[in-house]
Order: sequence, then C-alpha cells, then structure tokens
Amino acid sequence: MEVTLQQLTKQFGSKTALNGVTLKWEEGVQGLLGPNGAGKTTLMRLLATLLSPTSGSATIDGVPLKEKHAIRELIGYLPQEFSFYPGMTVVEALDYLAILSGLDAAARRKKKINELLEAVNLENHRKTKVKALSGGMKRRLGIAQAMIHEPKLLIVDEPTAGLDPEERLRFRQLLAGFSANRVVLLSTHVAEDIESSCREVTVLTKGSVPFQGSVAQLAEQARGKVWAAEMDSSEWHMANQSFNIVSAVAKGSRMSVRLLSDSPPLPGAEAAEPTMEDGYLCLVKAGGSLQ
Ligand SMILES: Nc1ncnc2c1ncn2[C@@H]1O[C@H](COP(=O)(O)OP(=O)(O)OP(=O)(O)O)[C@@H](O)[C@H]1O
Repeated sequence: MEVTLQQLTKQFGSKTALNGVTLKWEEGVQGLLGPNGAGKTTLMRLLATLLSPTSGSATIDGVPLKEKHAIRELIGYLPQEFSFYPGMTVVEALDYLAILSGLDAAARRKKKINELLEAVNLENHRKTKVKALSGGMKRRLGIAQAMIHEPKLLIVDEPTAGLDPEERLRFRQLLAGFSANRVVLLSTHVAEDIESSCREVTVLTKGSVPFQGSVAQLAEQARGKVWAAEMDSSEWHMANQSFNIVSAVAKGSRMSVRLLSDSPPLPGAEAAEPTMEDGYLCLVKAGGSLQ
C-alpha cells in the first residue's frame, strides 16, 4: 500500500493552494506539518475527493484519484470540524454509518461496531447520545466512523486538538495500531504527536514540500543553527528583534534563550542540539512564513 502524488496542484482562482507536489507515502503514520494556510486541508480534501485537482495526479493503493467511487472506498477522513447525528446514541450513529458504507449484514455490523467501540474505548457509552459526549469522546467517535470500513488511507486533521494528555496518548496509540498495512496521514501542530508516532514527516509550506523524511532528519535541518544563550534585558531586546526565538525563560533579571541563527548570535552563545521543532522552524523560515 502506498500513496503517490505527481505534480498535484490546486488553484482557487488566482490563489495557488497546492503547487505541483510530488511525493510518495508508504505504510505507517505519516505526519503532515505546516503553518496556517500552507495547504494542508486542501491536500487532505483532494485525497478525500472533496476537491478536484487543477492539474497533476495521485494514486491510493494504485487507484487514480479521479476514480472517485473506488477512492472513497479506500479512504477514511476525520476533518477538523465534523458534526455527527447529535440526537442518536453512539451505537445508532455507528450503525447508520456502517449501513451507508455498505456493511449490509446486521451480524457483521454488530461485530464491527463492538470491535471499534473497544478500540476507541467507548464501550461504556454505547447508549449515550452523541450530543452528550465530551470533546475527546466525540473525537474518538469520529475516528471510529472514519475506520468503520477499514480504509487503506486514513486521513486525520488535528485529531488531538483540545484533548487532555491522557486522551492524546490513547489517540496516538490507536492511530499507530491502525497503521499496520495502511497509511495514516496525520496533520497536527503538536510536535509530540509527530515525534511519538510518525514514521516520516512531510513539511508543507506555501503549497510546496521542502522536506520529507524522518523526525531525526528533520531535526538535522537545524544543525549548527540553534543557539542557547543567557542574556540581560538589553541583549534580550536586541535578540528578540533580530532572531527567531524558539524559547525564552526568565531567570531573575536574566533570560535563558534558545534561538535560530546561521552564525553565533552574540558572545557566549553556545551551539545547541537541534530538535524536530527547530528543524521545522528553519524550513518554514526559509520559506518566508516567519520573519
Ligand atoms: N475555497 C477556497 N477558496 C479560496 N481560497 C482558498 C479556499 N480554500 C483554501 N484557500 C486558500 O488556500 C490556501 C491554503 O489553505 P488551506 O486551508 O489548505 O491551508 P491549511 O494549511 O489547512 O491551513 P490551516 O492550518 O489554517 O487550516 C490558503 O491561502 C487559503 O486561504
């Protein structure tokens, strides 16, 4: 199973949201990182056949994107904002969706729904109305609906936003478990989601892909460009205007700062070990999305 994109382009009038993206995703959780407006949702909606490309092509498990009916059987999609039959119970909603996805036999549906409820840990809420679920539970129900027909490509947009740390962990484990023999495309702003569960990361900025590789390789993009320094308030003021600050912690009257710079930013600054987030910031900065 693999997903391939060949010069995939989407324009909205004169705005190019996705600009000739060519890449390949193999089985596992694939992280998608990019600043707001980079084109992530556009890319996910193209793969979900909710949008048509302006030019270029893509295949999912060898099936061309333009074969919409076949593609829809291969994909599951959990968008950022999703709404769900609020007046139904959890089981009723999943049963209804299972019927829509073509699971006709009642016994098979029951078995599948029981498996999913266990996987997303909602067995104790079978009879709870969807509108009465917490935000995290709704997200888990959302992932259950996206998995119901066992898609080869599962697309999830910011699934851990608004979840507490325990829920986030559970969610990441669920996605990792599901990703055997499948591709899970995970769009997130949470570095920890990527670091802890992704086989590879794809960075999208201004509709293009400047990087695809492992978490460690992404960190390497910032090697030699991350500096740690202790500063007084006037140095801090200067640094804040001149450099991309990664983090700053006040220690009494001084600041302990990590920043990005191609050369040593001030006397006494020490080269620091880069993290994945540093590598990402270097790429996004090079693309002009930060000043
Ligand atoms: N239907 C549309 N009509 C016009 N422009 C659009 C449309 N959809 C998206 N865009 C533009 O395309 C670009 C990419 O948008 P997209 O929503 O894909 O970005 P994103 O990376 O998902 O951002 P975010 O993280 O904020 O959701 C943006 O400049 C956006 O304004």
